[in-house]
Amino acid sequence: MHPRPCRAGANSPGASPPRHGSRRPSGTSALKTDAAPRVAGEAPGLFAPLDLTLAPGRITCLLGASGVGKSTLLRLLAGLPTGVEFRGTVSTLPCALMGQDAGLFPWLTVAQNIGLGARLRGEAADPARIARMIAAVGLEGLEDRLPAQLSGGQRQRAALARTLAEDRPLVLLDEPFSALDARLRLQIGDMAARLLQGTTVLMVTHDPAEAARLGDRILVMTPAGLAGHPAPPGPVPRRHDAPEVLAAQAALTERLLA
Ligand SMILES: Nc1ncnc2c1ncn2[C@@H]1O[C@H](COP(=O)(O)OP(=O)(O)OP(=O)(O)O)[C@@H](O)[C@H]1O
Repeated sequence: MHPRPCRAGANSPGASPPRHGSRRPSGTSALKTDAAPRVAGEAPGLFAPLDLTLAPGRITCLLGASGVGKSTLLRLLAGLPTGVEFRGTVSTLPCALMGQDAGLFPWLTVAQNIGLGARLRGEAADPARIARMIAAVGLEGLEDRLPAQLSGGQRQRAALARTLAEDRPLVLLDEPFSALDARLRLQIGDMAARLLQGTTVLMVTHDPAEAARLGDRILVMTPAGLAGHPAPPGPVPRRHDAPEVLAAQAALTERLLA
């Protein structure tokens, strides 16, 4: 099955009701948001046969060497062209994708970019919701700026706000915090994990500490395929200095260095 393509941060039709901040009780959605998105197949010359089934309502963190195919997996789930040959099947859900480039429209302000999904669906943008997302990513006062008038980290936060504002049952994040300083990385990462509670999330990161804090499930990708790595116990976001989190971070770092 070929999935319906996502737009970057502003996605396919079929809006689901707002549900940030609470776990959706199972069986309440006509969109079958408890379904598990899945990619099964191989990309000859890139990755061997793999079978990725995302845990519904949970954050899966995906790590692996540069060029191994992490973004390709995200794009497959988003139904977007990958530029590589893929032999297999993909089943997915309406999703919001935040790519590595923030993907903001340069002629739209921050607020207009965040409300873009609603506009593209022919709905009126909800100013209160946009304001909440702007506050959540700490961009108050910058609503009317164009992307070119923002720093790289501010652009990334605006793109994250746009992705979160979409409220899709599947959220695909490609290194969403890579341009942020250490303090913002912690704050915005924790905020995102809270806002995404109950949403099925696949997040690519190069940061073992981030995976240990934010991953309900952790996967490592190599040319041989995907392998699980034990996530620390407890709900996300976890404290960055919790002993189990530090231990998982160290073990994951060792594994990536091996
Ligand atoms: N549009 C494209 N056309 C052809 N090849 C591509 C295209 N996009 C990616 N590739 C190739 O596919 C491979 C996997 O790329 P991908 O972006 O999925 O890796 P990644 O694991 O996300 O890397 P990184 O961590 O550096 O972002 C790379 O070798 C890359 O050169």
